[in-house]
Amino acid sequence: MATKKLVMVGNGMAGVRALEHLLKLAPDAYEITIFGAEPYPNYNRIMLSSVLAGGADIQEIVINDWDWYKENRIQLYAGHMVTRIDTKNRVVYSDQGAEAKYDVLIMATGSNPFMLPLPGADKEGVIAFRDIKDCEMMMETSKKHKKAVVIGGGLLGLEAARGLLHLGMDVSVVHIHPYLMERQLDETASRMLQRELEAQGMTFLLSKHSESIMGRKRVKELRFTDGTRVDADLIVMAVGIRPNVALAKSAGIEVNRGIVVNDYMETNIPGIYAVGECAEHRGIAYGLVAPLYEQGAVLAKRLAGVDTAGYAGSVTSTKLKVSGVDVFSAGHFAEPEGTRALRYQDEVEGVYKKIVIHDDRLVGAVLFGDTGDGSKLFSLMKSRESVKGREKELLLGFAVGAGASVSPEERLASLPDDEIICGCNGVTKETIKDAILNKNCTTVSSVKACTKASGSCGGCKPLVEGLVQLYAGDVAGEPVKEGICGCTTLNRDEIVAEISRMGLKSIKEVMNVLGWNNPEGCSKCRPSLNYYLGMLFPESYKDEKESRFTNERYHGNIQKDGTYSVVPRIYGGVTSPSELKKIAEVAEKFDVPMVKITGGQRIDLLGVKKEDLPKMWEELDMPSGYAYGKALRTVKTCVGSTFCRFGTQDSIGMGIRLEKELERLSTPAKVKLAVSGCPRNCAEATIKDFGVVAIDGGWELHVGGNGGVHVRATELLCVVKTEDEVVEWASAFIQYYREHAQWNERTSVWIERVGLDSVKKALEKKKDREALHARLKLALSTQKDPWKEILSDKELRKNFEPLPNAEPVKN
Ligand SMILES: Cc1cc2nc3c(=O)[nH]c(=O)nc-3n(C[C@H](O)[C@H](O)[C@H](O)COP(=O)(O)OP(=O)(O)OC[C@H]3O[C@@H](n4cnc5c(N)ncnc54)[C@H](O)[C@@H]3O)c2cc1C
Ligand SMILES: NC(=O)c1ccc[n+]([C@@H]2O[C@H](COP(=O)([O-])OP(=O)(O)OC[C@H]3O[C@@H](n4cnc5c(N)ncnc54)[C@H](O)[C@@H]3O)[C@@H](O)[C@H]2O)c1
Ligand code: SF4
Ligand code: FES
Repeated sequence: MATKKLVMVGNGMAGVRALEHLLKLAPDAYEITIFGAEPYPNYNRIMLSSVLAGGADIQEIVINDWDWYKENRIQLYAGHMVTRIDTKNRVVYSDQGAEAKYDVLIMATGSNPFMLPLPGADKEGVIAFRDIKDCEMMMETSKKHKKAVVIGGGLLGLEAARGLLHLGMDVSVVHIHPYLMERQLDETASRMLQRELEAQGMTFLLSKHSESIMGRKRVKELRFTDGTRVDADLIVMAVGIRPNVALAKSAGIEVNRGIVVNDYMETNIPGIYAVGECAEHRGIAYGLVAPLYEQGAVLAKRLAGVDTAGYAGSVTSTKLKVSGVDVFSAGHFAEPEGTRALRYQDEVEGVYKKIVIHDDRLVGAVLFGDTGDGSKLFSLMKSRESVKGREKELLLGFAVGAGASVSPEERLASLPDDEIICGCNGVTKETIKDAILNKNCTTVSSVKACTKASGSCGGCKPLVEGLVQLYAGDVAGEPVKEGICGCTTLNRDEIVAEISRMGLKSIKEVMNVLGWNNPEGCSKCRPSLNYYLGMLFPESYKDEKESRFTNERYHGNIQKDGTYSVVPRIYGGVTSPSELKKIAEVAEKFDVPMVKITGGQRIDLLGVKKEDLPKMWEELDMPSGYAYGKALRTVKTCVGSTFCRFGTQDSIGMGIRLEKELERLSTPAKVKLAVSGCPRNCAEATIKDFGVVAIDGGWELHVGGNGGVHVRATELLCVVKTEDEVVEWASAFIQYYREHAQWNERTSVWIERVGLDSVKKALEKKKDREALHARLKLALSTQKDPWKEILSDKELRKNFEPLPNAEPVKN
């Protein structure tokens, strides 16, 4: 029998997924031709949100590349829009003049974004968010324009808004309802979401009815029916979608809202099927991939002649793909009549949960802030099993109460095998476990390749990662890769690379997006992330004080009795009688139990009560010496040529200059400098992080020394002639260390790890040194003296007030 001809109109996610199934079930049954109006191979539309938000490149979202079509002997007409179907003679025609005969025709034309028919909607700068072209347009626009307005506060609108924020635009979201995502959330969850998104920088215009779009050629403003307006250089409409049925309708196929299909995806015309967003099944046209993939599986079986019970419709669940925010919604979340709802709300932790029950069965859920139990609840909802007596457990789940001690591994291990892990692709825990244990898939990408789990929206990636961690160690006998701490498997370089690639802007966002298995982080990763974010984004990152150690929060070294020390900065260790008098007076006034000269040539006032700190700083009126911080500490100097008969250069002047250039700089670990005026090296420069030793006609620059527990002598970096060169090399070296070392790694350990040669190579070209120096200056330009900052801020000052009956803090 001759092979049948199968033509598919539409090269999108649902149609191609159906063909993938078909090719597995009956590889040689059809000669396949696909027409796709977009000029690309099949790609993951869902991931356009990630592309916009900087999480992926367009090339990365291709699902099946050009070769896949060749390998499967599929004739693809990309960039061809089918404009006519002759159902009598069974031929389709494209706008480019191509035609194809069919025995079987699949309509997989998806949806069109709904464009509000406002006056001015045809102006330049008014677009939808549906395809690669829209995505590229937004990225281009953000380079030249600043103000973006998104109409529609649903899933798509908020994901578009997040992407536009990432692109540096000011973003206002216009929503017709009084609260966001009303199709997925109740008002409480929606308000919590709004607060979180406002904190990320979005502005919301709620209960607004758009009236007209103004501007000459290009959009300039959006006006509302209440007489108000908002400036706009770009308007993105995200107000819903409409199944794309025009072609089917013109061919005489029955359409309602979508193309009407039965349980086998058959239309009213024999031989013609529909699948995906364009199809309407039992009155519903779906707009999420999970149900569309279920439809595709049924269609493939039908076409392959494999028995199937047919498609019976789907319960859907959604997750918003906005980093830093966890939102899950499923089923009848809005408490329809006859249902009862149970709620749990923790405003401090930003967690809200609601489950909706009907006839002892779970029929809906909304989760905000902690969506860890989403897939479990969704499975229960689909299974329709009785949840009588388990309501409290479902609501409180693992997040609080008895479950609080359950680790993420235990939580994953306890999931039943038939639990759906990847909602988009309907992949169960059992399938993933099988891939890991029996098919040698020991990474997330190999699990994705094998099972498709995590290949669509990516929302299940942390779960897949968790399962890989849980089972891969056993199968391979290999140690599971170690991360910077127990909360992640990522190392320092991977984290820094991902933060810069994805433009992640807060500790919470990093943990969320990079799948931290402990959502709170720990005392190791939180300060590390705080440092990396500050180093990468010196201008925009707001230091998270709570993620610093006590010493850095109170700008003093905490002592063993809970008191603090105060060390003012004394540049190069050079002071004056009046400064000494002032220090002495303050020490007397505040009864400072001990005044000590430190090894770094500073004066340490020890034993100060926390509540006295601000007053002492005020009276001292000197900059903080940062003796407590991961920062530039001291620059020790010898007297040098000014007084010493051996001195060849002005070591004091050089030291003071370096200290003034570098003070307040935050670094991975403490950094100490010293300058000696001759090779006798009285300032002990060769056990410092950066040591400068004067020689005849120049300076030797030494790096990577340490005088602490692991004593290490410096290695010679280079010899330079002028003071300017000393500053340039010191700045470049320290910035390079800032950009490449692990948090809490001293230069001595770092140099041993990376090797002096690699550092020399990175610094050998003047232009590279200048670029590093410029980045260091930028970082410094954002720093203020912390003591002064606290003195001028009443709220910050309050942190130093004694607690009633407070015990001294113990370290
Ligand atoms: C930015 C964004 C994010 C999303 N995020 C999620 C998410 O997180 N989770 C989720 O479940 N869903 C999400 N969705 C929805 C999901 O992408 C769609 O449900 C899914 O892509 C629909 O697949 P489809 O094949 O039915 O339609 P489409 O993917 O739209 O494919 C239809 C294709 O047919 C082509 N076509 C139409 N008419 C013709 C013609 N006459 N001739 C030739 N070709 C034609 C179109 O150009 C299109 O390429 C998102 C959508 C967008 C836009
Ligand atoms: N994470 C996800 O699952 C995800 C992400 C993006 C898109 N999608 C899917 O893509 C499709 C399109 O998404 P969508 O958000 O555009 O559709 P939607 O229908 O879910 O939401 C549209 C929103 O726009 C609002 N709206 C309607 N008219 C308006 C007006 N005149 N002014 C202001 N607001 C108005 C509605 O109240 C609604 O909340 C949907 O099927 C959606 O499920 C899913
Ligand atoms: S290093 Fe010692 S010997 Fe040389 S100038 Fe300084 S104090 Fe004098
Ligand atoms: S849940 Fe979307 S890819 Fe798995």
